[in-house]
Amino acid sequence: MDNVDQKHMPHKLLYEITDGFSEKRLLGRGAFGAVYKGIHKDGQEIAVKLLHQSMDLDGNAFSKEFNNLTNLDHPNIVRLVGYCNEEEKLATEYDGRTIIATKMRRALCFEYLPNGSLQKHLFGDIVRQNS
Ligand SMILES: Nc1ncnc2c1ncn2[C@@H]1O[C@H](COP(=O)(O)OP(=O)(O)OP(=O)(O)O)[C@@H](O)[C@H]1O
Repeated sequence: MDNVDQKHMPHKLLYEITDGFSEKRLLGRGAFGAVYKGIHKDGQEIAVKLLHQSMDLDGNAFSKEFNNLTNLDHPNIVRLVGYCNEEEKLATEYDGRTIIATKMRRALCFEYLPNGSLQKHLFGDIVRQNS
């Protein structure tokens, strides 16, 4: 599979195109995080899966997972178009002291599938026949 389309998408960009991960852009929630509709300046739509902060996944595990997804190529599997894997150091209060915490900014970006095509993607063109 040609991976030329998959690219790093900065958290700042994802924040902008999802209207700050707003509720009105929320497409749904899954086990790994919430999925938002992102709209690029040129009108292109994508689905941004913002991974849970608490996910016990180090940078290497994330890259491995990303590579696994990248190598999938099947008509019934939604295409991965980008990812975000950033760390932000923040000063925060903990137990009465100021500590430096690392906030993970991780997301997977998929082609956006409107409801109808999501159904079709998952189940194909099944025509139910009454006998
Ligand atoms: N590519 C997409 N285009 C449009 N909507 C999507 C897309 N991917 C996910 N969604 C929406 O977001 C919801 C959550 O998706 P997500 O993949 O996170 O969880 P899931 O399908 O319930 O599986 P799991 O919890 O195992 O990850 C879906 O039910 C769907 O409504």
